Amino acid sequence: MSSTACCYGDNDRERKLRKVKRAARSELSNSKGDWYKHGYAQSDICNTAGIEDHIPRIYWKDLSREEFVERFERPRIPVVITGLADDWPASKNWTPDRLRHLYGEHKFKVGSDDEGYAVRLPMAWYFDYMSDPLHGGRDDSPLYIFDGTFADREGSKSMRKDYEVPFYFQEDLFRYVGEKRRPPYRWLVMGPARSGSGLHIDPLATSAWNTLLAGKKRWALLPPGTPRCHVLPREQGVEREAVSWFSTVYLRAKKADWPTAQVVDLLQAPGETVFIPGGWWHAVLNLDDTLAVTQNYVSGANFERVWKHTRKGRPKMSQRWLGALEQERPELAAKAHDLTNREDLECDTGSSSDSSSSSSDSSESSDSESSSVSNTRQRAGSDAKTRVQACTSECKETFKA
Ligand SMILES: O=C(O)CCC(=O)C(=O)O
Ligand SMILES: [Fe+2]
Repeated sequence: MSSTACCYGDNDRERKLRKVKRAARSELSNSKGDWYKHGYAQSDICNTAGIEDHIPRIYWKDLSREEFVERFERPRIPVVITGLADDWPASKNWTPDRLRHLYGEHKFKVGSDDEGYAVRLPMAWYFDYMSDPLHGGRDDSPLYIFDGTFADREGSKSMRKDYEVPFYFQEDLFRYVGEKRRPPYRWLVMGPARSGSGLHIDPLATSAWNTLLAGKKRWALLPPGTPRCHVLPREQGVEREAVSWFSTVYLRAKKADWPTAQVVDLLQAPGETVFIPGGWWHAVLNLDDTLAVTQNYVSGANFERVWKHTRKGRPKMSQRWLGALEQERPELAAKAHDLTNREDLECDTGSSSDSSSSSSDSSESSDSESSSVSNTRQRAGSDAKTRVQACTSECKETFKA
């Protein structure tokens, strides 16, 4: 995705861009050069030689919804589905020139400031930023459009008509919460080489699909239950930015003495849809100029886990959800009541028989401390305004690089 030539010769624009960069990454703006001090742009971080991708590829016509649920969704196995976007208008129309033409003036979110407010850039400026050798072309971890309101905002909501939610993922049980109150669930994601998403688990134990329309993405996946302190150690030099994670923790995870589950590598090509089951850790590094849409969802297959996490992490919303489910999906409401009763009973008796929920609370998820899906997403995304959770006591080992 190259963009038309530009330079930030315009002083006013350059000043505004710097201000946006400072706001989105205050930790990088102490001194000149902080944005490129690691020199990742000159490194081989985006070279994928030697990376082996063993994730199965399945063409959508060869995989019914029932098969998807039984083979991948219920057992929580990641998979790549091909061909789903073949007929999307987005596959044809979302070229840099057209996007610039249609949405160039509209501002998209590129991060959050220290108060949690969205930081935005007009898409035309962002295109220029991406290819500017003194900005996106040089920054270690460039700004990343990660916009969770593109489908709601006047200037960009027509984009929603250009793609379809693939039939595997249409159940979408959070819709019963109501469009205004449900957690954010769909994002337009666009960024150059070295931008990406630091390692995270998607909020509230939701699962996700991510369809790449342009460019290549490199993914690292770690299964549910992998201890947080192994994969996100609190150490100097290990930042939450994707590029930093791949240059530090990922390399350790490939060594023989790595104490926990193996990293699963995945190289996503345009037109491919990645399915990330709830509870899986994942980090994503863009290898060149990329454009993707991603949505998180709740279905019959992950309902129980999501209910447990939502009840703890978003108690008020969970009650609203339950009320709607009682009307619309009484069988799920009954399940939710049953889970709640069982958990309450476990608390009363001090029992901890549910290993999946206890492991998810200590190592899989940060939902119980997060105020919203969007916050977790923001933490997950390019902005490094992260609160890193303390290690649990059983896992205080330290690792040497
Ligand atoms: O494409 C990406 O950067 C990954 C997005 C992702 O993991 C997320 O939205 O949770
Ligand atoms: Fe994610």
